[in-house]
Amino acid sequence: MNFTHGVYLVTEPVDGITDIAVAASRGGLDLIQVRDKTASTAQLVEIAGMIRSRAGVPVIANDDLDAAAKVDGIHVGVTDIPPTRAREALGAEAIIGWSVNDIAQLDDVEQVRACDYLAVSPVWATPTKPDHEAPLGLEGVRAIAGRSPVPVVAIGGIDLERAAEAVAAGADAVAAVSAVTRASDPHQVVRALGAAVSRGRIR
Ligand SMILES: Cc1ncc(COP(=O)(O)OP(=O)(O)O)c(N)n1
Ligand SMILES: Cc1ncsc1CCOP(=O)(O)O
Ligand SMILES: [Mg+2]
Repeated sequence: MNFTHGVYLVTEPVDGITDIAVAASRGGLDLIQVRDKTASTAQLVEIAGMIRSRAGVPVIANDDLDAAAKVDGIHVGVTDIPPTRAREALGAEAIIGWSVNDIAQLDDVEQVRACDYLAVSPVWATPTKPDHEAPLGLEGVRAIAGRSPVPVVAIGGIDLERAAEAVAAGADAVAAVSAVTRASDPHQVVRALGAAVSRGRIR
């Protein structure tokens, strides 16, 4: 996965999410993940397909392998199907991301090698995912980025200042939900996140 802009949008099921994601993409996104824990496979495919056709950015599905097969890939966590199985099912071209809640996961080299990126999940606590694991903080970003053979994404509580901090600590990109989906101007927020990522890269 090539994180040129360093900004990745994870959606949530709010009104107008397709328009929000499309507007956000105009600000410079590398990747969009459609995440809706209440949606059926058919609904996920419909939302992801609409966003994909209008945004011009790769779109992956959260957790659902059947939905993922219809788009550009999947993001899975430790309680989901393993990345190796996703790779077998989706093929070499699919984008596969894996949540890291504990640095010991990097010992599982086979799983890590099946991934296009690892997500430090979460870096900071966030109400957007009430069941998240203990936050790993910037120390976690440093440790995981220091060992990962694939790009590292920081997720959880990302705002403009934290985006720069996470990248300065070694993340290749930041993933945000609420900072973008609840913004009055998603396009501007994504631009500002991209600028923050650039600042973080030269720190
Ligand atoms: C980019 C990114 N990072 C982490 C997560 C969390 O995945 P997971 O731990 O599987 O939790 P759910 O999203 O399934 O609730 C993510 N979705 N995306
Ligand atoms: C899906 C997910 N996985 C780890 S934290 C998180 C939610 C991040 O949401 P926000 O960007 O609003 O803090
Ligand atoms: Mg999951």
